[in-house]
Amino acid sequence: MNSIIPSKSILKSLSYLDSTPKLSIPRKNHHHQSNRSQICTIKSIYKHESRNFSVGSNRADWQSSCAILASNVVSQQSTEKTDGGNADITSINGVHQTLDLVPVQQETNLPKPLSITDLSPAPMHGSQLRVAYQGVPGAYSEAAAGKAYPNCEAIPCDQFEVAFQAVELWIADRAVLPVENSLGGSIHRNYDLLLRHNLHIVGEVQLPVHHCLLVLPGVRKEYLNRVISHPQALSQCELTLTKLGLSVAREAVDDTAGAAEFIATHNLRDTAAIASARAAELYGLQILADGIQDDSSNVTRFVMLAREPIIPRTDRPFKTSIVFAHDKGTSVLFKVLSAFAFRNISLTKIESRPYRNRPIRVVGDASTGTAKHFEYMFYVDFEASMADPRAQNALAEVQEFTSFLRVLGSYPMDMTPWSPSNRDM
Ligand SMILES: O=C(O)C(=O)Cc1ccccc1
Repeated sequence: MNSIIPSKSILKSLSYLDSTPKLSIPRKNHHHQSNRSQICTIKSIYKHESRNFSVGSNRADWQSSCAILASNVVSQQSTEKTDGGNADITSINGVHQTLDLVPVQQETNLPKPLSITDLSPAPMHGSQLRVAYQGVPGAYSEAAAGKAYPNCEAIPCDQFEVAFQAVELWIADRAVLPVENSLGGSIHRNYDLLLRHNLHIVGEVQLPVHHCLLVLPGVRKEYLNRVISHPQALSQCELTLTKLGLSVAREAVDDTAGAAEFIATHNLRDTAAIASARAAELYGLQILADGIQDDSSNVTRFVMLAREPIIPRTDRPFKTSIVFAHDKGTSVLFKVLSAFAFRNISLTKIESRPYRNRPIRVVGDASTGTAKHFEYMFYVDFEASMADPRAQNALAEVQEFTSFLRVLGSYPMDMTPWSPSNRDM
């Protein structure tokens, strides 16, 4: 095996292992407890009693080790205006159609999504884990939060950017982020968000997604002249919609459950939403067609994000996610991939993302920063824990070939067996 001596920074990253209490995410529960009491509004968050969030110095060590491991890059900045990482309200059938989601408040006790103005630093909270997600109750991200953390308080946010900031400002403990789908592939904008923020991936869940076509009670297929949903949901159901004779306009909105809520709030009898059965229940809609995804094995992968990384372990399967870029050299990608191949480390994902116009601040040994433009960012997930010397050696080698390297997280793999008949949502 072509192994190299771990660098100082990697040795430092090992030092926390013996001295730090083991942290891990709670065991996953297949039966998502999706009752409303799990969800709290921002008001109720503020009511919680305070809690002492002390962070051990050894954990801080691990964090700084990760930073050192991430080559000489300590931070990255984007000069372009951040757009919140939200899905665009785009055209689906070639026609640009912006759906104006007027925030009409329903007579309901469902929590209102957080918005950017709600984000002032919060007092400490009670013991329940608070998980921020983008969307409104009934969204698949809420279900993913419930699967990862069965007794959590799921906190709806109106944008992904808000979910990230909720964690950064201690309003929430975790954020949940969909990153890829078995039909639609990677959700690129969310990968960009991972890079713009400094949160750590601490877990993943794979959620079988079961889409329903929802309408107001009494509405028939013939009345419909548009279908609205999250762009991923629209593309996952495209063939089935056509087979159902629904060659009507498609319009993209921020989240599936938000589409259902919009129909209910505006009493739209000519519009259907693609969303979960739970969204139908919450917003008083009727399920016109069930299981309308084009492929029955439709699974979305979500990652859980936290302010601190978890302690990687080797007693169960772990995955590690990294992002890197290079500005010189030949065959860099080949060399990086061989660092894993030589050590028999399987890759579960490799993704390139154009990054030409977005400088990253690269800081040298003297902490002097220079803004660098990279053509591409490469995202790689591999099946090994950062506590595994093979992964440490592989990354030390990757560091040699790259000018930017960041460990996004090392976390337990979601090993949940699932089948098309599993109906989580
Ligand atoms: O809009 C939602 O409900 C989400 O959580 C995003 C999403 C959309 C479609 C499939 C999986 C996740």
